Order: sequence, then structure tokens, then C-alpha cells
Amino acid sequence: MAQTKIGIIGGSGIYEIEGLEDARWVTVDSPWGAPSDEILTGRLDGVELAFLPRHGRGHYLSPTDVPYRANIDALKRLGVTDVISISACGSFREELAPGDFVIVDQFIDRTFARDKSFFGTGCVAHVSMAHPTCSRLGDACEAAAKAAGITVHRGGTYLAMEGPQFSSLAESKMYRDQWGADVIGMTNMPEAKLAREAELCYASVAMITDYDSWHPDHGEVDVTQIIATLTGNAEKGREKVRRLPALLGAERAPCPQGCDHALEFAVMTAPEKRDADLVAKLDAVAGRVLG
Ligand SMILES: CSC[C@H]1O[C@H](OP(=O)(O)O)[C@H](O)[C@@H]1O
Ligand SMILES: Nc1ncnc2[nH]cnc12
Repeated sequence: MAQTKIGIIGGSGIYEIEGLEDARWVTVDSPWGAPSDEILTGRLDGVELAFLPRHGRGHYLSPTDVPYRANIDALKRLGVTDVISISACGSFREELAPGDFVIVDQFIDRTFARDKSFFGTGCVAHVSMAHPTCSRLGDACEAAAKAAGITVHRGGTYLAMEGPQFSSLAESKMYRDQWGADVIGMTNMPEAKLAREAELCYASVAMITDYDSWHPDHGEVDVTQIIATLTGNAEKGREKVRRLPALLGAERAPCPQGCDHALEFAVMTAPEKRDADLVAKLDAVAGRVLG
């Protein structure tokens, strides 16, 4: 049977994970450029795990400049099967309070200055994003968070903005009242799209750090407040990660939702019209279907 390899992409405030057996930071070369940082590999409860700090250690990459394609390609090259994103997010709902976690299941993509696909001229592909997250992975994240004593909400729409500035009051109200978003961040798009193209299961855990700009009783968002909430939650977050491998297990059955076969009917370009250089770059992401 196939083996699980969990990939964790740590967002703001999460630059390493502790307690891995045989922990090693490794450099992974990708034809899509350099990933955000080296990747920390090891084992937890007998399950292989790889951790990548999204903004790099020392948080030197802005949300716009995170090399999303290189990151997903590098995780795929390492043999990762399941990607879990952990992100700091603002909340659009009173009941999603700072310190709570939300297992995101939908996205609205408002980013505009990023490379959003591995495919393009010379190899065109269209994958479905109707259900952008993997519910099996979401189940494990929910159970791990509960076991760690975290208040966790299942389901929510994540509005991905370009940033780096936070939203204006008018934007915040529009996302909340007209668009029905639940949480806001700057990084899960195009990450979730690229994970789908790479046939990786993807789950997103939003750690609520603030009420964005809409809330009449809360001031403007500021980074000090975000870091204070993240620091206050750090131990529970670590405990949640420690519990994930045992919940997912070392042996991996095919994804019931089909995330690991997302490219099955997606490639449109006739074999004789394919660009050889692009096809070569797609070896890890799409080698299964491009042969
Ligand atoms: C530190 S506040 C803004 C910053 O935090 C979030 O990053 P991540 O999703 O990687 O946790 C947000 O998207 C912004 O990039
Ligand atoms: N309010 C907010 N908007 C965008 N990204 C965030 N990350 C944490 N809080 C945020």
C-alpha cells in the first residue's frame, strides 16, 4: 500500500516544528525556482513528514513573493501526498473568535500578482476547483485540533487578498456582508490551486488572529495583536500537529474525493503540440499523466 507523507506549510509565526525523529533540513531543487526555504523532513509516530515555512525562516517573503509553484513542486518531489496549510487569518464572524481555528473548505481568490498555474501555452490543463479542499484531511485536522483542546469550526470560506496592506473598512464589509466570506488571509491562493494541479490533497487550517476591519468593537488590525494571538496559541497549535500523523496513519488509501487523480481528464493539449521544455518542468507535478 502507498505510504502517507504529510507536508505542512507553516504560515506566519510558524517557522519550524519540534519533536521530529531523524529531523533534517534538506534543500530541494525545483525547475520552478527556489522554494521559500529548506524543508524540514523527519518522522512523527512512524509517519513521514515534511515541513516548509511559507515565508521562510525569519519571515522574509511577502505574501506576493512566496514562490508558490516552487513550494508545491518541491513538496511533490519529496513524495508528499497530503498538504496541510496553517495560516493566520482575520475573522468576518463574531463567533469565529481570535484563538479559534477554522477548517476552511472554500476560497474566493482576489489575488492578482502571482503565478497561478503550472500549466500554460504548450501544455494546457483545466482542473476542477469546485471542492478545493480534501475532506478526509479536514477530518484529521478537526480531530487533531479538538484533541489539542482548540475551539475548532468546521467549514468556512477564505477570502485570499493580495496584500500586503490589510483591508479597508469598505472592503472588509463587502467581503463579509455581500460575498459571504468567513475568514481572510493573503496566502492560500494560488497555493490551493497549485496543490490541486499537483494532485495533492490539501487542507487549510485558519488560526483566527483578529476581526479584520469590520468589527465596531475592535480597532484596526495590527501585526502586534496578530503575533500576540499566535504566541498565545503556539503550544495548542504544536499539540495539534503532534496528533495529526497518528490520525492519518502511515498507510494511505487512494483519496475518496479523487484529489490524487485531479489531472486524469484535465490536459487538453495534443501530444504533438506539447512544448518539450514545459513538459520536462512538469515531471513531478504531472508526470503521472504526461508519461
Ligand atoms: C502576520 S499578518 C499577515 C500575514 O499573515 C498571514 O500569513 P500566512 O497565511 O502565511 O499565515 C497572512 O496571509 C499574511 O501573509
Ligand atoms: N485581517 C487579516 N487580513 C489578511 N490577512 C491576515 N492575516 C491575519 N489577519 C489578517
